[in-house]
Amino acid sequence: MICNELIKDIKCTDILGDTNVSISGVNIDSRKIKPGHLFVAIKGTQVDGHEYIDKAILLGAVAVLCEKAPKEPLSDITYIVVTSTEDAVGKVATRFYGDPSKHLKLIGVTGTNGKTTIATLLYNMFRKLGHRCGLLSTVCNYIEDEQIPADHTTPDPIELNELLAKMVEQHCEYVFMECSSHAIAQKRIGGLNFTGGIFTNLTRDHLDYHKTFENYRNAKKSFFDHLPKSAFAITNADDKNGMVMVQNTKATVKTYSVRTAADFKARIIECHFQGMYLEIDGQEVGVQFIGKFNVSNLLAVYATARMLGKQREEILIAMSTLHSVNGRMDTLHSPQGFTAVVDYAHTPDALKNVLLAIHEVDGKGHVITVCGAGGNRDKGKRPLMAKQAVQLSDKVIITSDNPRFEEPQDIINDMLAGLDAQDMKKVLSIVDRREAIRTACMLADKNDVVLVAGKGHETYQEVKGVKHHFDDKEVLAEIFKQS
Ligand SMILES: CC(=O)N[C@H]1[C@@H](OP(=O)(O)OP(=O)(O)OC[C@H]2O[C@@H](n3ccc(=O)[nH]c3=O)[C@H](O)[C@@H]2O)O[C@H](CO)[C@@H](O)[C@@H]1O[C@H](C)C(=O)N[C@@H](C)C(=O)N[C@H](CCC(=O)O)C(=O)O
Ligand SMILES: Nc1ncnc2c1ncn2[C@@H]1O[C@H](COP(=O)(O)OP(=O)(O)OP(=O)(O)O)[C@@H](O)[C@H]1O
Ligand SMILES: N[C@H](CCC[C@H](N)C(=O)O)C(=O)O
Ligand SMILES: [Mg+2]
Repeated sequence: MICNELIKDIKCTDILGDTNVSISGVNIDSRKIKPGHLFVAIKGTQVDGHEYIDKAILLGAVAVLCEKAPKEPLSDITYIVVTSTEDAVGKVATRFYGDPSKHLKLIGVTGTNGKTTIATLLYNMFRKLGHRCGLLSTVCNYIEDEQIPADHTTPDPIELNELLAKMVEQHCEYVFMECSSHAIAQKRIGGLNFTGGIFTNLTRDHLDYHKTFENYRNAKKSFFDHLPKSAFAITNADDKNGMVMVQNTKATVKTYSVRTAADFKARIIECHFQGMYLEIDGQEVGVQFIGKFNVSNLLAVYATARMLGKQREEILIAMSTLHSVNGRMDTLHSPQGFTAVVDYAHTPDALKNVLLAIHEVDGKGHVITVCGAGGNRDKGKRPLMAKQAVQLSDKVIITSDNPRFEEPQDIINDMLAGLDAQDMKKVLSIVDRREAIRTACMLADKNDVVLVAGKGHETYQEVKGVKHHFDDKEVLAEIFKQS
């Protein structure tokens, strides 16, 4: 593509060099530059991309999108100067990849918890309804059946548009994607054309990055602020911030609720370990999920399908065949007769919801929770997670999650700081996650529930920059085999 074409939608403050140059690729990372590429220099949280302009040119970049032109520009390089490269990169990326989101019905899901669940269930449902679909999620990206491993909940703008372009090529009609608060704040989704947006809920997380809850909320809200008039915005009326999210949106607002008046409503009729009977929009349906929070998730799925033109009956029939998402309330039954639940709860609110869901099940014995907290992430959530686990469990084993670059014992200590002497009577701490899970299983009797929280689908444990193979479900299966 000719550079001129590529920068059509962005406001340049200065241009040096020939804009008729042909661009063969766009990249924000100098290490990925190939001859003929445009390098976009972005100021990040660790380094300033402008420091890598020379490196990018050395690797063959022919053009640079930047916020300040170098003092000694090279004559054979085109420099495009803008006020914010972060703002511009999405527009350039969508243009380079042929504006793929315009050829798709793209639905974004945002909120603290439930994004992966809702996006995945929508993808599964719309495939069951006979459509070709794509999914961009924390667990994995999909183009129909093809799996593309995901490093992030929301990919960077280049990878994102490249994936969407592949989805268009594969004739996908619908794409369901998670929009993380980091991605919204960093404008990874800039320039995309959304058909609809969904808000799940907002509780504390990621304050290491956003600093204040208000910034975190505003990041989520800006997703709705930027939706076009033609789009729909589906929000959770049960969440304190549900209406705040959509107060400045141009999109058509619809609400869902399990508690109050709303456009889409649901209630639980019955709940078993195998699933629940629900009334959704006045119609009864059996689903293979448990937990009140999953009623909200399913209702968001229902509301979205309705807004996309599907009929009540076809949605509910498809919904009754859906099952839990990898690592979300994933149950395994031990030979000794206790149940292990592997769940991705890694915030205080998620832990609370998962434990409440376990308590809703009839006939269960004691609840033993194994949990930790991730290193180099929001430290403030650690004591709250420990407290939540203790309040709703009979025994808690505090252990390691992904320590990343922190000392595992320091993270555990941060968690223990949230507990008083009475709480401590219920608590053991074991740094080695495998040993922690094994101990929980040894303590469990028939009908007890062992909740292994925090890592869900993850198949690794990240220690000092190295990802070691670790899979909670695999570890449980090994323990079950040995006993
Ligand atoms: C804190 C955060 O979000 N960081 C993301 C951010 O990186 P950054 O701003 O720190 O970038 P940086 O390292 O300072 O580099 C600045 C620029 O220089 C470039 N660079 C850097 C080095 C070099 O040699 N050459 C070069 O060109 C970089 O490509 C970048 O464009 O932008 C990068 C490109 O998009 C992301 O890969 C990176 O994700 C890091 C690895 C990360 O861990 N992110 C997590 C926290 C995250 O994004 N999580 C969310 C939500 C999680 C959830 O689901 O709750 C997600 O969407 O996954
Ligand atoms: N609607 C909900 N409300 C509260 N908690 C939920 C809800 N849905 C799921 N959870 C809990 O949060 C955990 C994460 O769920 P899910 O992966 O769907 O969320 P997510 O928003 O994609 O998270 P992430 O930001 O890490 O990608 C689940 O394992 C469950 O414990
Ligand atoms: N997407 C979230 C996932 C956290 C999962 C938990 N296992 C951890 O490592 O903290 C994050 O990057 O903060
Ligand atoms: Mg997710």
